[in-house]
Amino acid sequence: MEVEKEPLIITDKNEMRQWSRTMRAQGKTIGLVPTMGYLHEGHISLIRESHTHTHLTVVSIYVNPGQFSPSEDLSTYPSDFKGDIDKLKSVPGGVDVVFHPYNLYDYGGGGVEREVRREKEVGGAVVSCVEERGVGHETWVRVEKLEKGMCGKSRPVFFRGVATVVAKLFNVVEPDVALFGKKDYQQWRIIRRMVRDLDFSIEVIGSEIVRDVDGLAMSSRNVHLSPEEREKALSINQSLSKAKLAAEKGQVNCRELKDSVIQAVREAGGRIDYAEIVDQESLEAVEVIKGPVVFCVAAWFGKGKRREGDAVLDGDGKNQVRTYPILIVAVLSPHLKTLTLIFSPTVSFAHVQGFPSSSTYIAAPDVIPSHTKLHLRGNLVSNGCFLPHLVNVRIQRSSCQSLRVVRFSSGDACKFNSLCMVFPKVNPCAKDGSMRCYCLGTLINTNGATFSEWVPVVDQGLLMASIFLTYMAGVIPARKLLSSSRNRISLGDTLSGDALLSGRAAENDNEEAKLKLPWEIVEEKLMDALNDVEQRHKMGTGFKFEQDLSKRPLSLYAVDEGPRFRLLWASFQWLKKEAGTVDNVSAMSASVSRNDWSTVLSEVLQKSCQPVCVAWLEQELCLKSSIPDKELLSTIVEKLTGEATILQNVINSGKEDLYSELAQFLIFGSLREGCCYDCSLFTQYGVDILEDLVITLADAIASLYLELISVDGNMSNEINSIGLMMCTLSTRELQKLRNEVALNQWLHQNMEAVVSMYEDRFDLRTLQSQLIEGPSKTNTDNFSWWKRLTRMKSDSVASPLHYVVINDISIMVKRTKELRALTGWRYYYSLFLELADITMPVIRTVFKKVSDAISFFLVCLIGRSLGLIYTGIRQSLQWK
Ligand SMILES: Nc1ncnc2c1ncn2[C@@H]1O[C@H](COP(=O)(O)OP(=O)(O)OP(=O)(O)O)[C@@H](O)[C@H]1O
Ligand SMILES: CC(C)(CO)[C@@H](O)C(=O)[O-]
Ligand code: BAL
Repeated sequence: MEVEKEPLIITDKNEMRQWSRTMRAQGKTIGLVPTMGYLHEGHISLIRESHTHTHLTVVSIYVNPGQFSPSEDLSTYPSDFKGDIDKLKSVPGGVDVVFHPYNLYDYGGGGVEREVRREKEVGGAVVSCVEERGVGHETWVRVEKLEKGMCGKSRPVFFRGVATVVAKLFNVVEPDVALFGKKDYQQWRIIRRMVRDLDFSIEVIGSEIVRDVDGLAMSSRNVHLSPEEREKALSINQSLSKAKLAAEKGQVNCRELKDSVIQAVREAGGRIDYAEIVDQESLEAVEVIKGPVVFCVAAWFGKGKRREGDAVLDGDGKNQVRTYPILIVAVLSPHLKTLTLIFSPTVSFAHVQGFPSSSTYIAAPDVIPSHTKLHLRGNLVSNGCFLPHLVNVRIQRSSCQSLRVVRFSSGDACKFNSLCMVFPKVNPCAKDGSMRCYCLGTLINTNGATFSEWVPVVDQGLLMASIFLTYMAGVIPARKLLSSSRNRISLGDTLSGDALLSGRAAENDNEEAKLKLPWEIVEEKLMDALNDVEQRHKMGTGFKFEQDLSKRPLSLYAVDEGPRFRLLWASFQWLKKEAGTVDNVSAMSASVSRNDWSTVLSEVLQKSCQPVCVAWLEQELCLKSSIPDKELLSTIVEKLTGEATILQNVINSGKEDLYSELAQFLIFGSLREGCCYDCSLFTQYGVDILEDLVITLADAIASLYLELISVDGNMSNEINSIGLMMCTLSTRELQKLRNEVALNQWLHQNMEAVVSMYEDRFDLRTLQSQLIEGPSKTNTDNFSWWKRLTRMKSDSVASPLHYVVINDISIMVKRTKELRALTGWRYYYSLFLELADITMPVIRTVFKKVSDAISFFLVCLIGRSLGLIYTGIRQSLQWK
């Protein structure tokens, strides 16, 4: 069962912006769904759409006075904030923030009330409720051409207000993606144009109309409609459906199409505001349908109500209803050699998102270049028939002059008007071979329209050639082969030959095949890192890519770059090898190891300390002197007593389950029954979680090693004497780092980890690989690193290297289970968070009310004092 997610409610602009910036700094993307509240399924569909594009979703609820003129229905616009929050809580996947500002036009300066002159300016009345209230806001965004027609005619301030408030919301929320309903088609187009023209770096997505069962588009203002009015209003949708049918039969004359709708609406008792067939992009009225068009209708119905885009507006006394179903969508461009026909839904039939159950229309332009290739894409389900995802059709026309509206219905043979179009007939049962083109009428002859088997082959050939050429030009970096890097670094052997380890060869082909992707990706990254360190060492450049210490510190940072990656490597190899061992065990007793997998992981981690440490130190000793000092090695190993620390670190981080599920997933390729995480988590973030596990293990070992050399003076001397200096930090720096790590660990464990459980995320550490040009052999040591990097860029002969740093990321996962299992200090902190979340809105409201009251009191006081002073002066001067 889906757990309800409580959205965070933010009312303050700065707090909202701060939240977004914090999230973006953590690598999250944000989707914004602007609304005016009184939410319904149409809004929820936008939220669902947002989930498919971004990590986080912000819903703004704000009834914008800027888009209402004083004679419109601002005061009666429906609202139910509590009900909205309840609805949002039950949306699957939830909403992260509800941005609910009190007044977006309040700039804190105490705007002066002024008398508003309701004058008319060129283009209509320009007074909105914002000006009327005289709050001092005077900057407006206008999308000059698009806002003129249709709704813009009867609501002259509407689009100016919408564009402005949306621009404000974009600046406050700073989203990556914004979602709007195509129900308000003109609004959606206007926002897209504004985003393009003002260079907002935001993707604007239009979502299909969601309708009630009776076919009426959902709308907040529908609440104002009586059942009778609702019934009558359906005439718009019904008449549009008929117009659609007429177009389907070949009617391309817009006048006639419009007349039929106007007549039907009037007969139902409505008064037309406008009925326009407009170009999809420019929204300019068209007379003959030749390209993508939208049929927009607005009409007045009922008592005191007016509908717009299937929405009800109230309050201007016109007693009307209007609506905007959309008739025809097609994509055909005469300029292109290759035409892509995307079967978009004819929105008036789009009960659900996706394709309509009825036909799709294609309005073709007058002139299609000859030898045009059509790619027909999409899974169009129509009359029980299915169009395969890609059909290539080559049209060769001899005398084709004009193509008009065509019905695409793959079930029966296509029906055309006298002017025609090519259609492949698709038989769902036959996989291939049945694809044929039907050419009717005079424009295209059957011989000319042939389905070309060669097109995909030629495409593939061209693709291969272009890949080859790009490769030759060096645009695709040559990746070194795994085996060759292995030879260069030759670390695998060190581990596999070691008696302390499990005795199995670390590299088993079978295992590799099973554990392929995440293991290989991490392995390759580590090899790249080692290779890079080695190359830089050889070239004697001496510069390092230091970690950003402002991030969460790690003991690993105290260890030099080379040894650090070799320790990560040793940890990785150990885990990989152990995974292979467990796999074998599981083959014998799969059910046991599946159920007890978390115990298995604990054991693996617990016993990892010594072998990993040995493998690592041995490697380091080998690099210093050819024969490792076995005696020193065994002394070090004897003194390393931290098995429990590693496991404890994992438990404290709250990732025990995550790691064991990952291990289960990597080994068995599936999740345990009753696993609380989704499989997609591991397919998507498997590499990141594995890297986090490797880093956690290596970090714990680094901390044990540092403890050993800083606590045991003799050991430190002995290590130094053989030149095994893996930590070049001074004693003081080391102490500082260790304290910082310890403090941070405590804070993270008890505070941040609890917060991340609340916010349903895991904070992970991953290996971030970046490509750099290798430095040339010139003396670069005298330059600072950024100068060296610039030099490297200019020395183009160098080969590319990958440097790898440890990076912090967060991934979104439901963590209710861990949250419920909190104990001790972490439990109390979680209670505190819960309390804060409950009380903060109340405290904020009380605070605001009190401060409002104080300012009101002060204003009265000052006003009264001035009045008294004035009266005093008047009396003293003996004025009447
Ligand atoms: N039925 C719907 N299908 C798809 N999107 C919708 C639907 N209704 C509203 N939206 C979209 O939701 C967003 C917020 O709309 P809004 O809060 O104004 O609700 P509304 O139902 O359109 O109200 P109104 O009655 O004022 O038209 C807009 O982008 C709007 O286009
Ligand atoms: C986009 C919008 C939220 C701006 O106030 C409003 O016009 C709406 O809800 O469609
Ligand atoms: N969604 C339309 C908003 C308005 O009519 O004000």
